[in-house]
Amino acid sequence: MPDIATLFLDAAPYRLRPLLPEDATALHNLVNDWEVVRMLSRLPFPYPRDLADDWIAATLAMHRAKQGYHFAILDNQNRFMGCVGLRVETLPQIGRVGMLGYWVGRPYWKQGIATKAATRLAHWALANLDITRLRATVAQDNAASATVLERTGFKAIGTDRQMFIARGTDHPVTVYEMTRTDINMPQTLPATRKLVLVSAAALVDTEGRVLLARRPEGKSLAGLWEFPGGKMEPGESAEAALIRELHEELGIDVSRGCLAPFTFASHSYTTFDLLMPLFLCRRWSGTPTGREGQALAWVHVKDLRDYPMPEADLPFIALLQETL
Ligand SMILES: Nc1nc2c([nH]c(=O)n2[C@@H]2O[C@H](COP(=O)(O)OP(=O)(O)OP(=O)(O)O)[C@@H](O)[C@H]2O)c(=O)[nH]1
Ligand SMILES: [Mg+2]
Repeated sequence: MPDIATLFLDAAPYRLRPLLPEDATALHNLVNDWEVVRMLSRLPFPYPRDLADDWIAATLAMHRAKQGYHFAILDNQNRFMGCVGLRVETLPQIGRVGMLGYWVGRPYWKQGIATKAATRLAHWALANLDITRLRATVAQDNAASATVLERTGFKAIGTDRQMFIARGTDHPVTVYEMTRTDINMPQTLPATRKLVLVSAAALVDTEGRVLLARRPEGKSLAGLWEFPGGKMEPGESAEAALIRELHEELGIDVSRGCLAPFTFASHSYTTFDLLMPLFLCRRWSGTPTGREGQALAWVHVKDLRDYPMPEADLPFIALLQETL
């Protein structure tokens, strides 16, 4: 995970960067607006100038403690337009959840800025943080914000009531959630359904641990843990594809004789059918490293369920636990 102080997220044509003390004046000018504050549950109105400094200091402390990630939304001239952020909370039964929130100053409304910023933060958080899902709540008289969440990939899961400090009363809200399977990647969706052939390996070390790789941001199912491998090219055998992928993704060399067929996955995703042989491999040369920026983990088979995986991989877990 990159150091928070240098964490800039590109949300072209906008940019997200951690809040800085010098943002306080611009932040205060935009947020001290009844039309903005009345939609934010935790903010008072009027919004005192000192609170802007306190809030920015609090976000920096949350960043350092890995409890929250709050960003300024900037335009291409570094003009401050609003904020987007999340707090990590642990909920009973559900586990660690990123609670997402955002606001945009009134001069910047109706330009799709909140959607771009929320989408970028949501994709980054699901790909990089140890959370099971994102959650957000929207006042039921805030249709614009509901549209932002729906465009980002959130789904409404229920209703609740929440205290809105500026309104001095509680108010009905819609609760939304987004998981890793809700990440919209419209530009990569095929027009027609197709069969995708993928070859993957369970690399097993001398202690019987298996190597998992975390799908990086920008790929489908980003943030889920998978077995290294990739798509077979036309005319390529499963073994040849896997040897190539293990070299490209992990920088290791494997010979054909070290790939033992283990099992396969056959799974229907919404837009394609996946057929994926899984090989066991105990010998390779080189040290596996995430050459595409992906995180790696050597995992004892008894702990495999602690790592969220693509649906297609779930049947592998019990088989590996019986075998290794
Ligand atoms: N490598 C791998 N892919 C998996 C697993 N489980 C699973 O559903 N898949 C799916 O299989 C497809 C293979 O994707 P990939 O992104 O690894 O393919 P690739 O390495 O060739 O990458 P690229 O197409 O981005 O260049 C993806 O749709 C992925 O979601 C798994 O355990 N390992
Ligand atoms: Mg791959």
